[in-house]
Formats: sequence, structure tokens, C-alpha cells
Amino acid sequence: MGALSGKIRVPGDKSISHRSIMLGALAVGETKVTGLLEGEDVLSTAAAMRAMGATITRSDSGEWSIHGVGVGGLLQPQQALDMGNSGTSTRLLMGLVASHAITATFVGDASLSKRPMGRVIDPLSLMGAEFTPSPGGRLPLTMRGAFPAVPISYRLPVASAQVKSAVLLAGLNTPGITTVIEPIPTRDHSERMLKGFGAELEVEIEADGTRVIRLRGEAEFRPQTIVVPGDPSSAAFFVVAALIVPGSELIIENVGLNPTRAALFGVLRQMGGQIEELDRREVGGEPVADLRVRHSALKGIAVDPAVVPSMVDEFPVLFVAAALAEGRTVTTGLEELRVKESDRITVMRVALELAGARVTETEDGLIIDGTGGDPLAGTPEGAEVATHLDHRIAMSMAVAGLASRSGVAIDDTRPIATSFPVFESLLETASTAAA
Ligand SMILES: O=C(O)C1=C[C@@H](OP(=O)(O)O)[C@@H](O)[C@H](O)C1
Ligand SMILES: C=C(OP(=O)(O)O)C(=O)O
Repeated sequence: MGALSGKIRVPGDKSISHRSIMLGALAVGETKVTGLLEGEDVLSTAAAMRAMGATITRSDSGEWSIHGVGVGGLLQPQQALDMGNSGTSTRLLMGLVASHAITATFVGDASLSKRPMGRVIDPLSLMGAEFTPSPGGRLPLTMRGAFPAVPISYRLPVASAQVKSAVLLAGLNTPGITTVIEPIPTRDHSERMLKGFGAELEVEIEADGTRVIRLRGEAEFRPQTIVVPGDPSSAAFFVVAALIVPGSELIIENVGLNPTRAALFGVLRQMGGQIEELDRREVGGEPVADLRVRHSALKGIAVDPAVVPSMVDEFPVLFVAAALAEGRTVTTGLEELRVKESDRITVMRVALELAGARVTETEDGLIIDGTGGDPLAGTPEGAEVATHLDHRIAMSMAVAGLASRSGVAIDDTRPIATSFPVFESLLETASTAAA
């Protein structure tokens, strides 16, 4: 496949899409959402909110409409809630259920059923919810919410927006003030959107950068009109593809650049990547720009572990950029990558090695010695990259394939539909425009 060029637009942000549906389902009246990501993960959230009483519809023009039940008004679901592949749906919905008099069972696919839920079970138990998880604190899991729940002050033991959001969402229907103390900042969409819907929420930043988030419970929500910006985590695949495929010059429109999400672009610039921001503006209360990306001679760097939370989902594709850079890239502080849809450290090490890259795995990251711009060999005849039900592995290795001699074969591309159903067609559009 040749260079990438022309203009593309990636689908809506996954994190904001999940929250639009959940919060809309708690407001009485109609919340309207445009640009919603129609990926399987978000559809799992929508199905669960319907099962708990919300009315959620999509118009032919692609606008979504949500009629909610009011804070505290969620109904007992009649069946197990199927979370598919989605950690965000599971952990945030466990938070919502925690402060309702509801018993709910959560199930998921083989990947989700391996992921740790103890991180949300711990704080939600302190609030009064009761859990019968599978061994190791995993799905399938049944929980009984507490009503009234007890407000807590909780210091996050792991930098996780999902845990933060679970506690805040539980706090919505809890009397008094629920506090989350966040020593290392993570994506702040929940805080922004909770305020937008009318919750009393304040964030205090201490001298050492610790964020203290206080939410007053028994909130009353006003329905909102939401425009979801393009997902920087989806744009990432096209940014790296354009950087590593010679002759590329691609414009990606409407990319969300919330600073708690967009660290990848800064890291790639540090590596020599030509990524320009055009027409910086606000969409739905989030900073957005069009990105112009040109093929670039990348250089390896040591990635500052402080940026990890602001690009936690982008490391698989950063590893691909590093495999094509000149010199060594060292990443550290990536322990959390081992508990995503797959163990993204080991799985990417194995995948990149199969495609001909030089990679060393450490406890908390990868060390990659790049080719200096020469294409990778590609996967050997008959061999396939194992993606382990992980959309980001599949897309990252598809991008690696664009900069390889024989291409990269992937065992299973279906998981791509969880976050980026139009990935393959957009890749074709961008490649054909250049042909
Ligand atoms: O809150 C969110 O929407 C998300 C938070 C991150 O997970 P953690 O909070 O578990 O790191 C991220 O990996 C996930 O894709 C989406
Ligand atoms: C980790 C991810 O999502 P989730 O935790 O929602 O499954 C992701 O999209 O990379």
C-alpha cells in the first residue's frame, strides 16, 4: 500500500461517547448527541442503560436521543448486562449501580473476563455495595447496590480514569460529598461532563499537582446537547501511519486534543514527527484541531513516564513508530498496559518481533531499536500476529504492515469494531487518495 494523503475524519471519542449515554440516561428530558462513536463498546453501554430504564434512539441522520430516568431512577435490569469487550462500560456502570437498590450481573467476552475489577470493587464496597465476583475479582460478577450509599473520600491507588469515574458516578446518588483524590491526573472527561449536566463538582489542585475532586450527591441533571469531538486515540493510528509511510501528507480533521489525552502527539514531535495543528477550536467544551501530518524521519527517544496516563491507549502504535525510527526508544512506567484488553507489552513485543522489529521487553515497558526508516520485513509466510481480542493491537500492527516489505498478517480483525468500525475503509480512502 502506498502513501497516505487527502483529508479524513475519525469517529467520535469513545470515552466521551460512553459518558454521553450514561449521563444522558440520568437526566430527565431529552439529551441529544451528535458525533457519537457507534462502536461495539459504546453500543454495550447503550444496551445496558436501556436495560436500566433509559430510552435511547438513533435518527437516520445519525443523531442520538436519550430520555433519562433522573439521578437515582435506574431500574433493576431483567437480564445480565453484557459488557462485551469494554472495560469502560463495566467499571463506570458498576459505579452507577453501586448507589441504587439494584442487583446486577455483569458478563463480558474472554478478554474482559480476565481483567481486574478489584480496583472498583474496593471503593464501591466502602460505599456499601456488595459483590460476588469470579475468582481474582473478575467477571462474571454480581453486585448489589446500596441505597442510601455512604459517601467516601478515596485516594486512587492506581492512575485510572475508570476507577475515578466509577466512584464519582456512585457519588451522584449518594447523600453528602464524595471525594476522589488523584495523585496522578488522568483523563478528565467525567469531571467536565458531570459539571455540564449540572452536578456540583469542584476540583482543587494541590501544590504537588494532586487533584482533589469533590462531588455533592443527590444531584439534579439537566439534559444536554452534546457534540462529540473526534477520538485522538483513533486518530493516533493515522498519525503514525502518515509519519512512517514515505510520501504521505494527510489531514485528520476534528481531533480532540484534551491535554489529558493528547500526549502522543507531543512525544511523536519530540521524535521528529511533523504534526501541525490547524484551526484550533472548541467542540463540545473540548479543544479540537485538524492535524496535518507529513512523512518524517523519526528518532528514538526515552519517553517520559509522566506522560503515560495522557496516552495510555496509544503505546501500541507508538511502539510501531519507534520500530521505524532511527536509534533506540525506551518506554517505562507502563505496568497498566498489562491489564488492558490484552497484555499490551508482551503482545506487542511478540507481534513486532514477528514482523521483523528489534524489541526487548522489560517489566514495565519495551526497548525498541528502530530501522532508521527502512521498512520492516513483515510477517513470514504462513505466520500471523495474534491480537488476543485487542482492537489496538490489530490496528497498530495493520499500521506496521504499511511500512513493511511483505505486509503484516493479522489473525483477527473483528475486535477493531469495538472502537473504530470504519478503520479499514478510512485507511483505504487515505491510501487511494494518494494513488
Ligand atoms: O475512562 C475511560 O474512558 C478510559 C480510561 C482508560 O482506562 P484506565 O482508567 O483503566 O486506565 C483507558 O485505557 C480506556 O480506554 C478508557
Ligand atoms: C483500554 C481500552 O478500553 P476499555 O478499558 O474500555 O476496554 C482501550 O480502548 O484501549
